[in-house]
Amino acid sequence: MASVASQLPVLSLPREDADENSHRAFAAELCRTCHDVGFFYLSNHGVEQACDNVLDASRAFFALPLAEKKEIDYTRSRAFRGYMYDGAENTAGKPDRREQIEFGVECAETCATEGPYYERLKGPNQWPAQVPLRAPVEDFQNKMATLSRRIMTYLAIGLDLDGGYFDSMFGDEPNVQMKICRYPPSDGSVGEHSDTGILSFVVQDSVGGLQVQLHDSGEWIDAPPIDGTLVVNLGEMIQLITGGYFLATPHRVQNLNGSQARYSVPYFWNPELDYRVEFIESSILDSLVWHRPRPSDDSFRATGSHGGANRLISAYGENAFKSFARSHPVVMRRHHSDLVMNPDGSITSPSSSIL
Ligand SMILES: O=C(O)CCC(=O)C(=O)O
Ligand SMILES: [Fe+2]
Repeated sequence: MASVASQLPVLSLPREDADENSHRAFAAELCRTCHDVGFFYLSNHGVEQACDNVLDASRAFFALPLAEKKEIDYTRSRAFRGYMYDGAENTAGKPDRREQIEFGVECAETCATEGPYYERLKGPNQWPAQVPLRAPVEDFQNKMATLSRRIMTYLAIGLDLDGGYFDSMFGDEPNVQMKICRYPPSDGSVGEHSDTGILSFVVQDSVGGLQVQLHDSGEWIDAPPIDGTLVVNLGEMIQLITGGYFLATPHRVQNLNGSQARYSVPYFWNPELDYRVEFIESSILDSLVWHRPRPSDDSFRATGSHGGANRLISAYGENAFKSFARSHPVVMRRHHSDLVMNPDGSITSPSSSIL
């Protein structure tokens, strides 16, 4: 695949047996990039083969007739899992033009029966019977979890924190989300948004269409495919934790290619559902080099998506549920009609139990 030059930085992951200086240099470059842009490419990440395998498997799934894909229709799942046809989802009220399967942590239908409403995000995945998708997806997820933990260690070191600083928020059950997507030719799209968790990785094919909004100018730039890389960006929780030092950068997709569909695999590395943001000590934040004015409290608690007023919720489970609830009104009506969605997307639950 031909690679087009990108305005976004390409960071090369050091080998695990690299010397101490290489690890520290990578950690510093990573943190600087997360502060300045919040978006970059990662090369030499070691997951290349698993990325290709899951892209191939997803092409095979999307090639199935619509009726067969709808055998795993997402509206059957209260946990927002399964196949979403083109136009099923919306961002900021406008239909997205992609089809996808949404996956989460595998769990029995009955695995969450009490606790706050956001525990309803736990549940079983829906797997197609026609194509072997589960093995490549689970292999990819295992490798991505290991990679995600490594990146978190580098972020901690680059912030001058203990390497294990972030470990506890992921606990035994990080709320990993993932999807496989197909954007149709000419007008495939997903609207401007920021991601809700900590780290997002995107495997993209050679078609292109991912766009990123620069923080300072507000300008939209392309993130064209670069062979062998993952695109990485940061989620809303890490922007909150770092008091706005790291950016949860808004992004969107527009597939303007008139003849080719675009396939991508976004993977989201998130905390445990019951995680609540713990801010990094202000003395640490004071000691960091800020290349832009330090944001006010109000500004780092929101991102520019949803008309510039996307308020971030410090309780991760609530922040994650908000995003699903806004995008999937059909699931809300069918499975969560007891929950009340407020104008800013947050949820009021009449009962303290999920049942
Ligand atoms: O498909 C892509 O390239 C990115 C999709 C995305 O940003 C998302 O699903 O959150
Ligand atoms: Fe995203």
